[in-house]
Amino acid sequence: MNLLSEESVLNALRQIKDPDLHKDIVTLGFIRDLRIEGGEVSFRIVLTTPACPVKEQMREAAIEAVSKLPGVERVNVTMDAEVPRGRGIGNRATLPGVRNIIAVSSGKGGVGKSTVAVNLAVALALRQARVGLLDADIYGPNVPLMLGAVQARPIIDRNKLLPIEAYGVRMISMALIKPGDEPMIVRGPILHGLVRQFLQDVAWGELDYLIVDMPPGTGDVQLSLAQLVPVQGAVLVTTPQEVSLADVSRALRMFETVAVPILGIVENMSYFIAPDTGARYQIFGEGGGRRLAERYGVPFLGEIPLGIEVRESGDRGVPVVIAHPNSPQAQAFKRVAEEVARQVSIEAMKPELTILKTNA
Ligand SMILES: Nc1ncnc2c1ncn2[C@@H]1O[C@H](COP(=O)(O)OP(=O)(O)OP(=O)(O)O)[C@@H](O)[C@H]1O
Repeated sequence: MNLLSEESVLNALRQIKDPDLHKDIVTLGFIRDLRIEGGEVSFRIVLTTPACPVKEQMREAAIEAVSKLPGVERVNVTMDAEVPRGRGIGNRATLPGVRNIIAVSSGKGGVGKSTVAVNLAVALALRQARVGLLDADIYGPNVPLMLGAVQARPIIDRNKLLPIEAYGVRMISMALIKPGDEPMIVRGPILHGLVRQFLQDVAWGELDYLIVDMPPGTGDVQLSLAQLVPVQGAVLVTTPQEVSLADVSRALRMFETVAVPILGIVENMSYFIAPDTGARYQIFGEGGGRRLAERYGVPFLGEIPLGIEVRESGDRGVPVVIAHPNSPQAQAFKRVAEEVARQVSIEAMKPELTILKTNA
């Protein structure tokens, strides 16, 4: 007699909890396509992020739990990911096909915000996520340069602008539409229209993440973005010596005012590793980003070391995660990408009740 039933397999799998979502993987709906054929049990585990750091542990735990059941001879587990759709906020129209919009922002200029946005986007695409990158830094759009796509010109198809594809990322930038060195001088209402067009008149297609490289500081573009679409969260980039706490706290407050959750703080240019000796130098001091995160009670997403490769790769149009995938900088960007994806899924899976509370 075969004692194996779907119910017993699911019960065994209920022992496994998602460490971030604090529920078991059956309740969370992660188990799909469960099949029992004789002593062979097969199923898929569908996680909420393609860059899940505990993926392997979860697979092993699942195999172990099910193998213990009487009658089980073989367990086949396929790991998969389905990024949850971020919640809509108020009456802001969602972009069809775009699951999560993530703003990459900074308190002040020059901290490496665009470098972080580009490497974050490419690192997520390397994990098979469908990623878009909107360069909304209208005054200094340098994303195309960093992606080696300055010469590209987007074409219009059925009234929509087709994004340029680079390193698996679909990208649009003001620099592609209005090339040249003259600065953009635009006032609030026109800016609002531009941001709206970048969102709605671009054929983004199906995206797990749309990363938006914001202009530095707090201004009209930030407000427009938050008013036009539900932004799943903001990533704030700082340097360790970002002395101006005021800038950072202004940025945090602004996102709070427009009901955009803070996914966390990334500290860029954290330390320098001498390529010849491997010695580590804390050029700008230590731990500033982490302290800021603690102070404001938001997640710390990681630190990116300074490295000549980062700047050179940026200038050459090949992001460091592609050009030097094993460098400490690339590894750090990949860890930050995992952490961002993790925070996005935590935000997206938060119970409705908390959402109502934040909106109240
Ligand atoms: N970790 C790093 N190591 C070395 N160079 C870096 C690092 N991060 C950024 N840079 C370099 O610093 C410069 C500024 O970076 P980036 O353009 O990304 O900053 P930003 O904050 O987006 O600037 P802006 O505010 O002007 O838009 C670039 O030349 C970039 O290559």
